[in-house]
Amino acid sequence: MTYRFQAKEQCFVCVHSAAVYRRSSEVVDCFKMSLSPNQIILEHYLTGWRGLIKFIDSLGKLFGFISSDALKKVEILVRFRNGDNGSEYTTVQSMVQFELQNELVDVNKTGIYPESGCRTLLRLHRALKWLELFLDRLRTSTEDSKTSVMCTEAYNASLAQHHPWLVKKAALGAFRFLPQRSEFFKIMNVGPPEKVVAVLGEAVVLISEVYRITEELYVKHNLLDLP
Ligand SMILES: CCCCCCCC/C=C\CCCCCCCC(=O)N[C@@H](COP(=O)(O)O)[C@H](O)/C=C/CCCCCCCCCCCCC
Repeated sequence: MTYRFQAKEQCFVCVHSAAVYRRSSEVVDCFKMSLSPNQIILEHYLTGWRGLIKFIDSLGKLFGFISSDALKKVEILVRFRNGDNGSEYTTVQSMVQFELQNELVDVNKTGIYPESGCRTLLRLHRALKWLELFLDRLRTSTEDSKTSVMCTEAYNASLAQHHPWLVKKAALGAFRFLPQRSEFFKIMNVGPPEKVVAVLGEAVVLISEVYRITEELYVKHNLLDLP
């Protein structure tokens, strides 16, 4: 097993035979590194998201519409970071300040900036709440708990309120095909169930902190309903 360094969005990818996958503890580390301490460093935040996307990809084609939407959003933000104003996209805080000061955000209705950084990150931010709720359910679940039920409950309590009927229908349909809890634990690739539960505990704390800081920033600038 070897570790390969990817230069663009700095990250280590674990290479095993032909398969490329990421340990979920590495994903957790990315979110940990993104906290600085009351700002969110975009580079690590986006690397964490890339890890989550790899995870969804490993669940099969049925979940492809979810991972491709998340990937599209990550790529929009990576493009900003690699663009002429890249230095303004170092943290979520600097991005918000830059885009608002330069009127680069469609605040009330979609107009000339349908893919602003603020709007794009808001979609990922909302999905982080789902992730926090889902991972917390997974952490406290028992052997016979159903991942589809945990996922549906977390979705209905968070992301669902932001999705139109058709997206909800597709998401709820896909959840029925989630692997069982034991399989899920294996895919997480961190070791025995006790270790998985520990990693999940750490993940929930970190993700809720990243969520809290972003939420406060978006509330302060009245950005929670960007179209
Ligand atoms: C510690 C490691 C364990 C990780 C295990 C979980 C890995 C999955 C992580 C995150 C997946 C969620 C990504 C969803 C992004 C959705 C963003 C969004 O809301 N997009 C909609 C709005 O965008 P705009 O149209 O306004 O541009 C878009 O309409 C949505 C399209 C696709 C459907 C999204 C369904 C979301 C379901 C969330 C649950 C994912 C379940 C994955 C299985 C574990």
